[in-house]
Amino acid sequence: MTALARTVEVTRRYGEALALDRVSLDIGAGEVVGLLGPNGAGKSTLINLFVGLRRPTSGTVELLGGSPSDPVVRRGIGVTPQETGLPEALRVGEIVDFVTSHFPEPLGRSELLGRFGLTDLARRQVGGLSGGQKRRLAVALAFAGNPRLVFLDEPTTGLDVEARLTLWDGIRAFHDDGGTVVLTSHYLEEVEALAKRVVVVAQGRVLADDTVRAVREMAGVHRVSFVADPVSELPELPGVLAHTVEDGRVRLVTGDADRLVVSLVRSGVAFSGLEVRPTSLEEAFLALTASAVASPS
Ligand SMILES: Nc1ncnc2c1ncn2[C@@H]1O[C@H](COP(=O)(O)OP(=O)(O)OP(=O)(O)O)[C@@H](O)[C@H]1O
Repeated sequence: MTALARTVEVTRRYGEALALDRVSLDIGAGEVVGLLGPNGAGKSTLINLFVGLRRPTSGTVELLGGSPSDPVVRRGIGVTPQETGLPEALRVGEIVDFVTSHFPEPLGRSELLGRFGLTDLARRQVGGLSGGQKRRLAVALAFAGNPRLVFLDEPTTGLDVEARLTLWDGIRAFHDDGGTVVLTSHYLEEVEALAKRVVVVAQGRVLADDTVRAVREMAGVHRVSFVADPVSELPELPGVLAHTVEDGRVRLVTGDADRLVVSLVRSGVAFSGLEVRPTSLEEAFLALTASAVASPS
């Protein structure tokens, strides 16, 4: 598979802060790739490096076989950053015309508006649009130049369910025509709706790069908590990813709650108030991050 974008051992620092730590990633032609991770994981930084808005501290970034800092190369991509500002006084149709005029073979105005459910808004001034309508327009503009590759940073943040579905349809239509998409999200469900491949990023590192299904299983960790008496007699339990003790209550994060509870019972240590519950994806990320930090590669 041809890689349309690639990072090789890319590190990015902002002063002392390490935003990306030796990230190597290939984006293949025709893929939809979801970058998933909690706040501050490094997702936006990665997108900004791919599209040439930032340069790596070390390592290399390739875009469409060239450099992201080359304006000719950049003409082949579309981008919607996490935050966008649009001129309030212009009408939706005028903004589309303005943006498409910068590209050699743009998408037609009506086709672009139609794909993203914006046809009825063509004559409206941007200043009068709702936040969700502005966001949909901002995302649609990434596709205006008929790009080969599109980067979308949290495309559906702030959208209601219907607007989100319309946007997903627009992204899918682009993909069905052979387009390649990299998008960031906090939600596995969103990635699942669009992408087969998901790259989990946390603390600047790639924790997983796999199918959505595999990551869903990986994220299926549980939180097991109980009061042990005494805590000091608790043996080492299997499969523990994270471990805290507060006021005698032991809180464990594990990928296999059944095995852990069986081992706890067999240990003979007295315990009470056993609770087992699935973690949110956010907690699962933290557990995955904790285990990654505990065993650096
Ligand atoms: N311009 C900057 N100056 C200093 N630190 C920065 C800058 N941009 C990002 N960072 C830091 O780099 C790290 C990664 O940030 P980044 O915005 O890439 O994460 P993210 O995964 O996109 O987060 P979010 O989901 O909140 O958008 C964070 O610790 C952030 O504070």
